[in-house]
Amino acid sequence: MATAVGENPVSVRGLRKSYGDWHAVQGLDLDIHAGEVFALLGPNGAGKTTTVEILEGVRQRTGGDVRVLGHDPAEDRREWRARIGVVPQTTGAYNDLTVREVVEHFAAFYPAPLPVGQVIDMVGLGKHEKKQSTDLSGGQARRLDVAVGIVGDPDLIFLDEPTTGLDPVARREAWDLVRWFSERGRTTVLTTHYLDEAEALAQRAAVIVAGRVVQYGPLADFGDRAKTPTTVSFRTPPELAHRLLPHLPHGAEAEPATADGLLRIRTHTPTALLSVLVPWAREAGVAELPELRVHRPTLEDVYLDLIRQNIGGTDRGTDPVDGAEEGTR
Ligand SMILES: Nc1ncnc2c1ncn2[C@@H]1O[C@H](COP(=O)(O)OP(=O)(O)OP(=O)(O)O)[C@@H](O)[C@H]1O
Repeated sequence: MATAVGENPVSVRGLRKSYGDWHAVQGLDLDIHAGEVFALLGPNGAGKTTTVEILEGVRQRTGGDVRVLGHDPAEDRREWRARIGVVPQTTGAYNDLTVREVVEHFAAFYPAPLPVGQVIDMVGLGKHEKKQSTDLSGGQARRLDVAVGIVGDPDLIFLDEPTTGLDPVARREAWDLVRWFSERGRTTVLTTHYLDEAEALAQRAAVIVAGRVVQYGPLADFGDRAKTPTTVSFRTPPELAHRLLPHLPHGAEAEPATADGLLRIRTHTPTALLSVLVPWAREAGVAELPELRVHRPTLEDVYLDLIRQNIGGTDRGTDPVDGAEEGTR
C-alpha cells in the first residue's frame, strides 16, 4: 500500500474543526511533500494539535478534505496506521514496564519494526533500558515517547513538541534523529515552539493563528526575510562620540544614537557599510568598534512580526462558523 506517484503524503483542503461553538480550525489548507520536514508553528491554542490529531486519525473533523498517505484518516485502516508514527504532545504513561519492554510492546504492532535495541540507543536510553518507565526523568520519558513513535519505521511521523523538557544535548540528539529519518526519505510533521528547531530541521512550514494558516512555504522566504534590511550596531566610543558618520553606502539609514551611545544603521549592503565604518573608526584611533553586531532578521523576528499582525485572531469566539458541530463531518 503505497502513496500514488506524485501524491503528497499529506494534503488538506478547507479543514474545519469545532468544539461546540468554539471553532478551533477554520478552513485550513496544507500540502506536505514527500521526504520533507514540515514545521507547524503558531501560538498556544492556535489549532496545531487539533490539526495534527485529525491527520493522525485520532480526532474527527467537522469539515474539509484530508488525505494522509493516500487515505482519509477518518477511516480506520490497520495497514495505514502501521505506516504512521506519532509522538504526541503529552508524555505517555506506560505503567510498570521497563524501557525495553515498552519499546518491544509497541514494536509488536508493526510489520517491519526497527530493531528495538537500535531504537533505544538512538534515543539515548541505552543505559536505562532496564529501568522502570515510571522511574524515568521528564526528559528521559520524552525520549521514550520518541522511541515508541519511531520503532515502527513509519513513512510519515508526527512529532508534537518532541523536545520539550529535553536538555540542550538531548535536543541536538533528537534533531539528529529527525535528520536520520529524513535522509531515509521519510516525511516528518514537526510541531514546535522552538524557532531554532524549526530553522535547523524544516525546509517548509506553516504558521497557524486562530485556526488559519497565516504564512506558508519555504522557511527561507518567510516574511520576505531576504528583503528585510540588516541592522549593524555598535556602542559609540568617546573618540567617535562627536565625529560625524562617514558617507554611508546607498540606502543605509542611521537611527539617532540612544542615550547610552548605541548606534543602529539599517542597510541592505552590510559589507559595504562596514568597509566605510572601519576606516572611519581607525582614523580616530579606534581599532575595535565596541559591541559590533551584524544582525540579519531571524526566523524569530519574522515570526513575532507575523503573530503581532494577527494578534486579534488568538481570542476565543472569532469568526463563528454557522451550524458547525462537534464530531460532524
Ligand atoms: N476537546 C476539546 N474541547 C474543547 N476545546 C478544545 C478541545 N481541544 C482543544 N480545544 C481548544 O481548541 C483550540 C486549539 O487547541 P490546540 O490544542 O489544537 O492548540 P495548539 O495550537 O496545539 O496549542 P499549544 O501550542 O498550546 O499546544 C484551543 O483554544 C483549545 O482550548
